Amino acid sequence: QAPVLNIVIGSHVWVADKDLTWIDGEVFKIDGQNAHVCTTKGKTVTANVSDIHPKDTEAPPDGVDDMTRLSYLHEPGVLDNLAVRYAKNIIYTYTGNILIAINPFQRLPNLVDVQTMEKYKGANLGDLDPHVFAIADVSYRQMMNEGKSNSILVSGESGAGKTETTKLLMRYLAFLGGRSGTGGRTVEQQVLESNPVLEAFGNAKTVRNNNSSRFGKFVELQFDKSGKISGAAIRTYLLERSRVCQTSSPERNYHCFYFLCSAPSEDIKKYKLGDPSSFHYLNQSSCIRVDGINDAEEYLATRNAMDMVGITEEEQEAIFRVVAAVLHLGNISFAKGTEADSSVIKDAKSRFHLNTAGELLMCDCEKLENALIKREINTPEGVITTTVGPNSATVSRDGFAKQIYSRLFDWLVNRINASIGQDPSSDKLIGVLDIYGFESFKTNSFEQLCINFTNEKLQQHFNQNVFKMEQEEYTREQINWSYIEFVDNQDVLDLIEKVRVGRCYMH
Ligand SMILES: Nc1ncnc2c1ncn2[C@@H]1O[C@H](COP(=O)(O)OP(=O)(O)OP(=O)(O)O)[C@@H](O)[C@H]1O
Repeated sequence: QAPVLNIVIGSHVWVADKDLTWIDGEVFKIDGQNAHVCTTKGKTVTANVSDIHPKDTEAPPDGVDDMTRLSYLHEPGVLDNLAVRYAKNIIYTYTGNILIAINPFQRLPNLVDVQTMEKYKGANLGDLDPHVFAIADVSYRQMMNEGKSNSILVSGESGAGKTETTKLLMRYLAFLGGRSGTGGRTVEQQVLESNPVLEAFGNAKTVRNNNSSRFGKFVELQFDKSGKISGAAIRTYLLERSRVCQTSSPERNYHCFYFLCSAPSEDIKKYKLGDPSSFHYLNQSSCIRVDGINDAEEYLATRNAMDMVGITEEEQEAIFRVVAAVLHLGNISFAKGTEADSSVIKDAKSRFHLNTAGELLMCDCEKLENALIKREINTPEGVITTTVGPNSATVSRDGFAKQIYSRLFDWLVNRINASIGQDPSSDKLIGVLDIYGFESFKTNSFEQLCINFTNEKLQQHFNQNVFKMEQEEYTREQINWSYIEFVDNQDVLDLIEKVRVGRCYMH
């Protein structure tokens, strides 16, 4: 616990600042509860003594590589330490055995090359500079020495660098447990090569990140007795389905739609595609192209990555037929029918898209039309078919598009897993969890509730392991220690987990 310090005239302190978050300065006057601070930027600020924090004037100029070594472990101290290091391109810092990684937004020289991997192999945590490889190394060594499976959790807000960090972890684990010289593609190669496929179908440009993963991912690497990777499984969670039908500027839909619209002309002809701006599911946002993403090249790269993970040419054709069908579905509009609460396909253009979607999905176009403009209701007396108005037909269309897209995504993940192969005899594994961070928008949907609840569960797991269990051990062993205050979020979990769900019947 940080010692409670007396703030006196001459104290060096941190005070809140609306632009810089925290600014440092020196107290020159105190009246009652108010401290007057002259900041290093030359401003004079007055703040309540309880809102200002002491600054360590003897902190090393390069910061400390483990936050537990800070004299004052408060927010401005932590942020300043990270900022000082970041300014010197040092992006990794420990807090005990947790690694904090800051997104460098550039490839830093020698940070992740093979020589660096060699350096971290077998080194004790803390002997070398903080690094994501050190974390992977510890989990691997522990697994080998104690026979215990391990999981590495990568969390942070959107754009923080989780996916890139996950890829580095996988690369390092592949380096430690890879099989050199085996014929064909190894498990670890296939896992790494599955990334571009998953990213094409599950990533999109968002406000915060041009390549934002819109799904959670748990990669499980299975190891044999000698510590070599013998199998792997990728599990994905909660693909953001709403994005398939709804996007707003400056975001985009899933990458694969734009990639396919930039495919070579024979594919464009085959799938009856055109410019992305001619499709409703893409043109709700004015953002069609993204700096740094060449959709035509990415289409070919995705096809290539699919070859690598063993997805056959025929399967690839079927995958892109579904992608194109989703775009055509989105262009079907409905008009009011002659009877009340009924609808018809609006015009010839919509009919063309309906027929094309039907052809691509290899289904009967009339049945597809009926599925959109009619509704079947199961009653005790049997099935009743009614017509629906244009608004309901549009909802059905979007629901159908979302459903087939998310099923396509799940199918892809299963297909990749089948191709990589599992090792049923493996009893040791390392899992890497790359999960959505906490999200809070102006309007929050059920998806955000699930994401935030998951984050609360993970926080509780962290609290359990870092605070509760440690402190219980100190008490058990009668070690003299001072209690560390932490915010226990158990109440939040109880609120959701223990709530009695009432049933609601619709009549
Ligand atoms: N270690 C790194 N080195 C270089 N660039 C990086 C690194 N980490 C992240 N970046 C850059 O930042 C971008 C965003 O990172 P990333 O996609 O990993 O974020 P994320 O936390 O997974 O975001 P989201 O939750 O939106 O998926 C990357 O596309 C890359 O340009």
